[in-house]
Amino acid sequence: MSLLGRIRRPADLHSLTGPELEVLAKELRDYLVDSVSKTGGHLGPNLGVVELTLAIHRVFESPRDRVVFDTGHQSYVHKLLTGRQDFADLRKRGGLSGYPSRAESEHDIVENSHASTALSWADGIARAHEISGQKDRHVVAVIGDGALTGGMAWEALNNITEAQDRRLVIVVNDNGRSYAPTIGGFAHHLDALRTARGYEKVLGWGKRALQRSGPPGRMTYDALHGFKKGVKDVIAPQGMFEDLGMKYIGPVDGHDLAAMEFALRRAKAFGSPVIVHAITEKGRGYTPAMEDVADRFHAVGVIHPETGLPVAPSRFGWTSVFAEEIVEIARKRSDVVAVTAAMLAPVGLAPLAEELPERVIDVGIAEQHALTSAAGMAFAGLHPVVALYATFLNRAYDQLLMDVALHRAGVTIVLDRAGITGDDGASHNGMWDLALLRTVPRLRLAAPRDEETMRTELREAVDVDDAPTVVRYPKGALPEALPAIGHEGTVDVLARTAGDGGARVLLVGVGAMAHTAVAAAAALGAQGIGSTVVDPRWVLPVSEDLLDLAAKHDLVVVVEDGLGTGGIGSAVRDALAQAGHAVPVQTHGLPHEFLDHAARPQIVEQYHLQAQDVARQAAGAVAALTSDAEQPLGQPAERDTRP
Ligand SMILES: Cc1ncc(C[n+]2csc(CCOP(=O)(O)OP(=O)(O)O)c2C)c(N)n1
Ligand SMILES: CC(=O)[C@@H](O)[C@H](O)COP(=O)(O)O
Ligand SMILES: [Mg+2]
Repeated sequence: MSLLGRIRRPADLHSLTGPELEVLAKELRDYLVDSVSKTGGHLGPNLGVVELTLAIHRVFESPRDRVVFDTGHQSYVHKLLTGRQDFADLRKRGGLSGYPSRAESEHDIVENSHASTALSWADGIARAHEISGQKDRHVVAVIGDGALTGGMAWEALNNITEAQDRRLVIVVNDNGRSYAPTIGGFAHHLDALRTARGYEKVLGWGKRALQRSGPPGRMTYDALHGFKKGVKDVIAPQGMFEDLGMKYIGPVDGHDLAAMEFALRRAKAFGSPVIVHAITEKGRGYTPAMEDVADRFHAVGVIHPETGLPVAPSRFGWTSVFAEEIVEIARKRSDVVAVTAAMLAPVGLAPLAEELPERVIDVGIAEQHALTSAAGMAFAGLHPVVALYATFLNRAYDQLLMDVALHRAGVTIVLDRAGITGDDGASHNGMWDLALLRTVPRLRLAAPRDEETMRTELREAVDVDDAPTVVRYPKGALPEALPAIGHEGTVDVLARTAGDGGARVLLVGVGAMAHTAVAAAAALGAQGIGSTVVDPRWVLPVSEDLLDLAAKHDLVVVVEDGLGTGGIGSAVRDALAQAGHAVPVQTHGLPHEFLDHAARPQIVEQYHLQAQDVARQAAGAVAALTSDAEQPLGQPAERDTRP
């Protein structure tokens, strides 16, 4: 049996010798490459934390001691060491989550994959231990250099540095990269520390020399302290953390298991907050990852393990269209700049950065800063295009509301991965943006349904200079083109199906759900129910053209890949009521639940967002209307003139 096969819980690690641990580290890497190449996942980050995670679980006693991972995409090794060794269905329904999951294990704590939260979690848990007198329990937070560029991390550090009795060890997993090399002053300071590898060696030599000089005493202590200060000032300027009042151990070779264990045992013995600065390599031990200049195999699809090459072509068609169109736009508009929050390639800004590097700004994992600095850029005459994953906009809602919208700033926000992302789990679905953005005054939101509308709406968005504009689209492959067959003002008409003269349904497809709406119309037509299918394109605010069209129908059905209540369907309902129209609105969207990780089609089916489900429910509503109708349906509803 392999050594990995013998590990059922962290305590099983204690019996292993140094050489056995090296063998285990190799087995872990081999398992990760073999398994994640079949399923896809965060291969690079996990290859970089093998020794670090082994050391944590040898020094600390999870789950009595708490281990918190920032973002959590690098927790596969932790899972393998805590009783979960079947990754065959990683990120698939019924399989392991790609992030920590309390349902899977008592060793898992933070399920939220939004970066920079771990130190706050850890501070909270450690405070609770402190307040409740559990002084022998430790909390370990693993945070990447990228996540350290997020503001929350510094809010937490500000609360941690003054603590004396808080048993909190912060392991900075410093591989110098988010996806791309990490940007900013803190990253450069970590660089300075990182290059001071000699610091520990020189310090170790000094200690041994002084200890040889005679019995430890005051002189020895003073001499050692003076020597250490000299070494630090010369070799390892550690101001940032020490100026914060944080004890700091490092830089430590994060792939040297003995050194990591030694550092962690020292940190554990401190009994107060301390930083262990581990230097690691993302993708360590797997040549294709190490040679991946873009992002060291940060998040891969299914790949050939021997070469690392993708088995299937690129998975991100919508992103590719944005990548092309933003370059075209920037070539014509010198005021347009693009902003990314440490996700240059994933959001599609690499081609623009290649051609016009001075027009692309990477702010680190700092969406709040991205939005407010964009308001500043707009104020000073630029038109910023902030490209994010939809779910990460949640974090910058206040900045969008009070810095961008309140000041009528011409900022365009491009939301990729809107709707259901699926395999990345609950905190990655881009399902809150439509409901959230309804609340932002003056904001205009477009949801393209195909490549042509995407290009058009992007260009329209950057032409608005007195309000925030948003263009949002899903993860994955582009759908077929869906040309309009006509227009009702600004509203694209996609299909009209005759019925038997009874109720007429207006089907509104939001963005990519327009394809579902067209298919649902065909299913309704087969039942003799006539309908008109439209794509409003700019779905917020609800347009007069859409309201006028709705008023001529007996039922409005809105299909959207966002929250089913509070989203576009609700906006249409409220606008119709405000305009005095009594047309009922049926909304098809996502539930107010956190969706488990699963493939996108499985979630679409589970929440009845398929065409036949939409048609079935719409037909039901028509039947109910018909049976209740006092006048034959299909006549335009009288405008309700009640005051
Ligand atoms: C708020 C937020 N923004 C963006 C992301 C996307 N994201 C996931 S991991 C990652 C890079 C993290 O870098 P680091 O913390 O250094 O961890 P590493 O991958 O290097 O181990 C980013 C930007 C996220 N998860 N959360
Ligand atoms: C952990 C994280 O937030 C990202 O790595 C995300 O998992 C990438 O998602 P895509 O694979 O959809 O780009
Ligand atoms: Mg990193």
